[in-house]
Amino acid sequence: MLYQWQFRPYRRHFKQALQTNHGAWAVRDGIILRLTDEAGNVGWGEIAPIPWFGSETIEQALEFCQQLPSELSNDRILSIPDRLPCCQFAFESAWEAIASQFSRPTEWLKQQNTGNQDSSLNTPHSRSLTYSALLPAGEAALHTWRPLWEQGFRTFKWKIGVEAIAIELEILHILTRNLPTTAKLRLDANAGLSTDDAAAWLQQCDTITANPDVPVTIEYIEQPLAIAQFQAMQDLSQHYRTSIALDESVARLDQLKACYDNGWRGIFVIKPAIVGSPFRLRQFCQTCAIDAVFSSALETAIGRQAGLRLAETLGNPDRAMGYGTTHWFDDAATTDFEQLWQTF
Ligand SMILES: O=C(O)CCC(=O)c1ccccc1C(=O)O
Ligand SMILES: [Mg+2]
Repeated sequence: MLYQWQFRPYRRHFKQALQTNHGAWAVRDGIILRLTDEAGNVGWGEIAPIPWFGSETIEQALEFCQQLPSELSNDRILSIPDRLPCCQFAFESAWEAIASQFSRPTEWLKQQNTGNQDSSLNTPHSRSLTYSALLPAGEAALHTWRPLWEQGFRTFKWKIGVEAIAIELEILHILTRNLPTTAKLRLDANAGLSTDDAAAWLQQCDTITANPDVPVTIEYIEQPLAIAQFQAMQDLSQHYRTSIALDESVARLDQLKACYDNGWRGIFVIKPAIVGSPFRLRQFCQTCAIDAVFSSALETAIGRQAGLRLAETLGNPDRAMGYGTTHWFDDAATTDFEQLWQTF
């Protein structure tokens, strides 16, 4: 089988910049792929790099696209080098979308029908799955969660390590007392804490969890320390009751495997758009039963749909998916990809 393909680079501004420990991120640059087989079936893919997360850059991805022939074989699509994980994800997703035009609900999707979410937030395939809403960093979180709660979100993620720890701990105090009792809260440090500050955060979270007057659940702290501090994160995970999730540490599939081989049995955050080959990700997750939370790379609806397909089958169904990000930009949940393509 041979495929014709086209690509279009795009640039979109977020409604507001995403503040993380790395600073402000305001513009998403990516590339949309349109793959067509000999019968005229179309598959879509998206290259959505985040270089500060360990992926290739947009320039490297563009260079790769420009040197590819306009006709691609299966082999060509399945042999994209590991140094281009976002390209692997995009080409394989588009290829797979054609191969599985008539998609299949997964086992546990059939069993579950207990989502507590407004169904308009969900894709048809994931009616029962829940989403975690991404809150802005700092004080803005205090007035942002409520409209999201009203839309049906029950899990929230708040970026930490952006302002001074004393200020953020004070905001945490207010946030955990304001949130409804059935809410869950995730804290994401984006690898930006010192070991002392990470310990202080975990201690504070343990204290909140132990306080019966604050029934909010703190689900985990995401990537408290730098990637190089793997052992320190292992040690912290033994010393505190609050769970730790690895994110930056497991950005690419080789990193994910290495952390698993080195004994990590906590939570793994997987960003499909960054991780690389969906085929090999599936193989890994089906062999090693990991506690996986799938998460958005703030891609368009095209990468989002491909990511959600993996999340539905490979993610831990007891945890909300990190795809409650559609309020960060326009058009984030459209299903008319032809029309979206025309805008690029
Ligand atoms: O995981 C989520 O809930 C939302 C996505 C998210 O937080 C994110 C989005 C883009 C880049 C990095 C991150 C992150 O998890 O650190
Ligand atoms: Mg994260």
